[in-house]
Amino acid sequence: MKALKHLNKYFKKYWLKLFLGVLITIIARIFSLVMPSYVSKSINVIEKLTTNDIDKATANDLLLQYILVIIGTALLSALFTFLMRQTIINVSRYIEYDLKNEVFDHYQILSLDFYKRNRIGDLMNRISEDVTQVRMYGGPAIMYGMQTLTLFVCLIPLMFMKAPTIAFYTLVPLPILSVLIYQISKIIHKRSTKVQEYLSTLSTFAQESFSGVAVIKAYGLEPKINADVAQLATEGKDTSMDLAKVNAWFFPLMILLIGVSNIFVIYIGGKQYLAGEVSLGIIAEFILYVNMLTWPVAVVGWLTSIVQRAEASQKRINEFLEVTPTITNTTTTPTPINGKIEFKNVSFTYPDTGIKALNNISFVLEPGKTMAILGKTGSGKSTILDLVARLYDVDSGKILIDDKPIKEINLDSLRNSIGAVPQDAFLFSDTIANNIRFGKEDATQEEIEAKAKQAVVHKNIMGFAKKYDTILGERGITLSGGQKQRVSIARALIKEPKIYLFDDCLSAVDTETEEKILKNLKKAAQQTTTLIVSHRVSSAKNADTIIIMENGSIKQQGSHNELNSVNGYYKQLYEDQLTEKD
Ligand SMILES: Nc1ncnc2c1ncn2[C@@H]1O[C@H](COP(=O)(O)OP(=O)(O)OP(=O)(O)O)[C@@H](O)[C@H]1O
Repeated sequence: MKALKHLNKYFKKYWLKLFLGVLITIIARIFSLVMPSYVSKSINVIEKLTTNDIDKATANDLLLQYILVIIGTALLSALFTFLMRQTIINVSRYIEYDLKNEVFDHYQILSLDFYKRNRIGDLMNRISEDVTQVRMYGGPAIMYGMQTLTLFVCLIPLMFMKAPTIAFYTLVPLPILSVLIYQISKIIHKRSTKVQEYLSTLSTFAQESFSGVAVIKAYGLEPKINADVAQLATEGKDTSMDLAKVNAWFFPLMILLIGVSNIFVIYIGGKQYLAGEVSLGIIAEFILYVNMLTWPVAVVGWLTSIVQRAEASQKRINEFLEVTPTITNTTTTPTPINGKIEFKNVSFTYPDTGIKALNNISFVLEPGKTMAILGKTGSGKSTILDLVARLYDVDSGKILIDDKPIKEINLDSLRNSIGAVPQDAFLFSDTIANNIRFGKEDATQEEIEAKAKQAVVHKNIMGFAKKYDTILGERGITLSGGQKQRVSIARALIKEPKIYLFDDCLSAVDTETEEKILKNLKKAAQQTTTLIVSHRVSSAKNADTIIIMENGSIKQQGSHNELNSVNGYYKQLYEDQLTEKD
């Protein structure tokens, strides 16, 4: 129960609703207890009528009275049961809502390394499946727990008061039922976890097969994929059958034990009736009690397993909630950003892989200037951009923004001043306009179109039937690689930031379009410090400075003319790409 303590703050928040819910539960139970004794009374009246101890008219009056009481209390019990669900189950929904928001908000503040360490499926599972398990504790467990407790406290003394011997024999099988249900619930839990795991494997497999359908078709892999699915389906069928088998025991067992209790009532009650110790009505009353008690007793076993599951789930949720972001904001006061970037002997090793991506890097980039970063793949180019956005903190050396250590700069101010276009442009399943607007929430249609024109994607967009309202992604059309890159560029441009970080974002556009975009960028980015990572000299040659990266170090540094006048990587690349172009 240690992990579930986390929920206490929510119980405190909703204490009034919970208190009302508990009160209503007690009232609903008390009303439901009236019915059996009036059934008993009615049977006694009928018995007296048959033995002529009472006249017909009085019997009619009494029976009508009792029936009205039974109907009235049943209606009241139903009304309060409805209210009980409306309060307690609603509280559990509020708690579920709050907890999901808490987990999601926490996910948002966690640094990139957290997402590298954990699988997306796991993050999704904890916020959906695990929170659902915890909700069962916050709502149904409390509701059924209270219901059972009230029933036990009121009914068991009442039964012993009315007929102690029958009460004793009736109650004997019930704890056995509770233990059995607990054991079955445990097995059901284990097997349903297996089914859940299987379902998640199947959906991951299906998702990958659908996403990779082009590769599957190109390689003629359909028969293999079909065979894999068939095998997965067989495993799935077996696990589901295992679950169905144990599920099938649940109700027969309950019915068996109710039957045993009923036999006891009839046998012991019958004997006592013959001995004149109890009335016929008491036997009927006890049979009703047995039926009223069966579900709550079974619930005790079920509740135990719900609480165990909730505890396990909350523990998993807490594990993530306890993770602290590695990158934190050190100041709450906004820092104005001008755009000067300086790296002083910066070295950086990725903590998860231990790969040393940067080794003693130094450069200064004045505000409004452009620097191109070239070099072979894996040489550390993207890492430089990630460090400017402070997605990671450096191991040694210093990064200064406007001559101030990056750690002392307000993180929100820094990130708000950056317009980044990552290597693999990510667009949301939304309209093109909204994808661009992501860079500036209140952007007008005119602004969006102006930036799309600068990114040389406006014409493409106008070619779609719904133009800027075209939906992208799973629900809509798929853009080509180059179109995606240009929409992402428009998104960065609309932000009008102080620093642009372009990570190889023109790799999928032809050189002619590249040239147009670069020209537009030059105009748009006159006041903006720009870092362009590229594999093409054409993207780099107009930059104020170019650095050539090799194995995490700067191999060459200078302007196009400077680098082109000495033998080295840059000159070679320039000549190779010129020949390619020709
Ligand atoms: N998130 C990460 N976690 C661990 N290692 C990483 C991560 N990102 C990059 N690396 C490693 O760091 C090194 C530098 O990577 P980086 O992405 O900066 O290279 P790059 O020059 O941008 O390459 P490319 O031109 O292929 O994009 C590589 O060896 C890479 O494997």
